[in-house]
Amino acid sequence: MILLENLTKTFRRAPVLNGIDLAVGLGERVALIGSNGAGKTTLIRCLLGEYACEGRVRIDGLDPRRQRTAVLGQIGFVPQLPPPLRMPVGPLIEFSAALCGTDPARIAAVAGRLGLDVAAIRARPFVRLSGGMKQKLLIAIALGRDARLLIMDEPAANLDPEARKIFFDLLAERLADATMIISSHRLDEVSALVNRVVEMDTGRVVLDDKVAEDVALTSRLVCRIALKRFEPAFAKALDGWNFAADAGQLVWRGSIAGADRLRFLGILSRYTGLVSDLSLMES
Ligand SMILES: Nc1ncnc2c1ncn2[C@@H]1O[C@H](COP(=O)(O)OP(=O)(O)OP(=O)(O)O)[C@@H](O)[C@H]1O
Repeated sequence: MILLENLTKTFRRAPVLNGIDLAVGLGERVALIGSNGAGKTTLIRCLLGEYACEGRVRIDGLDPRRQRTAVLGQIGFVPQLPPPLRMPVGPLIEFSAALCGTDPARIAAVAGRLGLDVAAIRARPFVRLSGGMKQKLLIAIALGRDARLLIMDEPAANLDPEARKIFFDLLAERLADATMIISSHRLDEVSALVNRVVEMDTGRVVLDDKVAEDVALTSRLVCRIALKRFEPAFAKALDGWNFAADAGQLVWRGSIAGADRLRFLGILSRYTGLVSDLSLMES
């Protein structure tokens, strides 16, 4: 579906993307992670045809620079920073709906699930909304339509925890019919949703891993961890996961949701040197 070959982008002679090769197939859900300035947003802008770049970019065989309308017609996009639009919310929803052939009511319904009552703010200019309200509306515009490709650049950054949870529920409803690219600083935030992790660093892909989907997101995993010695920081870290320890606090037992496994292993990775035995099995 997405094909990047030797994608290279330079800003004033400074290379920002250094020859990226990447193929993303139908049904893949990619977490695009990396530190500030790694090149995630630039890569996304190249995918959307906003930047001229060297190398090859194809979406379903189409060139996003030359066939922009056709390419954008397939993409639901949530930008990292909201555009400074003066248009009031009501007309903005109608305009966006007409542009991508959807019903404005679908957009309003998604906004409503995120806790944004669009009827109450119809006349307010988009630019005057709060950061979180703008983000919710942009998400509603991207998800309130049939898009085979969802590209989201730090989509949850401005959302409160409740809206963040609903947002991930909304994405989970699209797992069967959409290819997704979600950029984030934090893998744990998107780990439950993705089946592939691509990490960027200084304009290069430094890690490209599949996430095994053998574990159902709704399952529970029974976990036993044996430690070489007692460590209070480890005990504190496991406290929030409702794990219980034996008398010497060297063997810990508990269970975690399948959807949380990457987040859990991420926490455990900080204590790798302490762990003498680990088992994680579906119950
Ligand atoms: N329009 C631009 N002109 C000049 N340099 C730019 C431009 N856009 C991005 N850059 C530079 O390109 C590099 C990559 O930026 P980019 O925004 O793609 O990174 P990112 O991985 O999305 O970072 P963040 O997580 O902070 O959003 C940075 O060094 C940035 O300063």
